[in-house]
Amino acid sequence: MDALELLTSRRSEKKLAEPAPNKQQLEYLFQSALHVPDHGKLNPYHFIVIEKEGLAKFEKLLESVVDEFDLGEERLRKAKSIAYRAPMVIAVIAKLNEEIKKVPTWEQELTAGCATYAMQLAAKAQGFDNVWITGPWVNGSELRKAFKCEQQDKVVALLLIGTAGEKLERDKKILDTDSFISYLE
Ligand SMILES: Cc1cc2nc3c(=O)[nH]c(=O)nc-3n(C[C@H](O)[C@H](O)[C@H](O)COP(=O)(O)O)c2cc1C
Repeated sequence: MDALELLTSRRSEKKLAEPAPNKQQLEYLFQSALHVPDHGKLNPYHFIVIEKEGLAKFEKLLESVVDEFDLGEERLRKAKSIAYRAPMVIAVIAKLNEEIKKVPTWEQELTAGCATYAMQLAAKAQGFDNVWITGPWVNGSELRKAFKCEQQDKVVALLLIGTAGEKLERDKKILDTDSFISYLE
């Protein structure tokens, strides 16, 4: 797929099945993530791959969030469905350093966000579908502990990756870009 076609046609898919990227294909995701703009060359991110038996652990961690924040039955069902909605999940942690004044933490977070998007595109370029989610899950204490988050770190993405059986036929999202753009005169 041509780069411009990839950039202007990307959409999320939420129901994902096997196959997920193999080791070599996954390496392209990480290489893409490591090539995003990064003020101060801090590499302010960490990626945790969850697949196979890891998904059962992931389910337990999501359930613990429902418990911790008293989110109720519907969220409990959602926790189960998210854990098995895709064969692979990559959790993206923004590893934030508050001491570096030249690169405030919002810039470090943006780099982690760019890394997530780069992985979305690299997955798509290799024929894999995905969706970036967050929700209440990313604030769970047990989940953060399992992801080895320091106090200042943020879980910025749970990237669900696999292959969508039926892809929805959708129009391009924005046909008219004018309302988002102006020129400084
Ligand atoms: C930081 C961030 C967090 C998101 N969290 C969620 C989420 O928790 N649940 C969800 O359904 N979509 C979430 N989304 C949006 C989806 O990833 C997706 O972009 C959206 O459903 C629109 O679909 P599209 O990517 O095909 O345009 C999030 C996006 C971003 C950038």
